[in-house]
Amino acid sequence: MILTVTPNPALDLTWHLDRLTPGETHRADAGAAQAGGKGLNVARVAHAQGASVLAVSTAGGRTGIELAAELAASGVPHRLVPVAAATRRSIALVDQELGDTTIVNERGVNPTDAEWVTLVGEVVDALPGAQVLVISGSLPPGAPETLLPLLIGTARDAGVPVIADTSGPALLLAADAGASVLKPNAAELVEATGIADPVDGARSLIARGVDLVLLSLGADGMLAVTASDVRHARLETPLTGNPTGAGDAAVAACAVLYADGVRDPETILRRATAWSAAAVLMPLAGEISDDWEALEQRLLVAPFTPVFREDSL
Ligand SMILES: O=P(O)(O)OC[C@H]1O[C@](O)(CO)[C@@H](O)[C@H]1O
Repeated sequence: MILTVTPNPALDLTWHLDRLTPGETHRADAGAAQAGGKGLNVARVAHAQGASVLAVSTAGGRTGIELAAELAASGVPHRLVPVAAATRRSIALVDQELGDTTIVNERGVNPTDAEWVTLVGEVVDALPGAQVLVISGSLPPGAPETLLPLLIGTARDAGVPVIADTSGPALLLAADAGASVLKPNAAELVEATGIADPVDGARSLIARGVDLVLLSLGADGMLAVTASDVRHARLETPLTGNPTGAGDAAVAACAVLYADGVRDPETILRRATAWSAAAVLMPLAGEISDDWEALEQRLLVAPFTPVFREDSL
């Protein structure tokens, strides 16, 4: 079973617009409201591909009620810890003409210490049935610094490898606590490590004990950085669509392979890049297109040559 934790879930609100023009009024068809936050999207994608999953998160306030109802309807197995503070919202405005998405993520409100303890307890209860633990998404401001090390350390003590997709100082905390795989994008890596070259930044995480860094480069695909190799996977012609949740699909691919015992970096890189691209073709985060196998066949995979486009940073 793939166990996912989403410390800062969101009610994802998505509108598709013909064209987004800042400062103007837009008319749109009804938007979608979906249970989101990175770990919930990971669980959603893995579940849709037939993997056994359990998604652990929190829910509070009216937004939390809506999130819980939608998650129940989705059929994704989950446990939600009730919290007093209202679940945050994330807003995605998809510009269909440009194939571009504008996102506003509320920061979220920190649960109480007692609520965090309950969340950790849910994870600890579920760990014996897990092959991999995925910790995904931001932490709300003020979240205890001990949270990630505690979750990662407990999983490792139970023999369960950890995949973490987070940002800011939490990325370094996750590396130091013993995460096996990290999936930052280039900007997150540069910000967290203070190292201007993302590949050197990824290598610095490997030096802290991480086995594999999956470095997402947007339209330029993805890198797999290990202690001995840097490999690049990309499509010759990048796809346009809704990139929200593309990184979550990459993490889902990695989690599914990890749960099956696969550790080969190139196999993981190929599947993660293909699922990520397949997510761009879908209208909402947490979904991938059925075409992912064809996309995987089309990938160009080679040792990395360092030519970054400015917009991938
Ligand atoms: O936790 P954050 O980094 O703020 O990201 C949350 C957002 O990311 C997504 O998971 C998409 O990657 C959305 O569902 C949205 O809620």
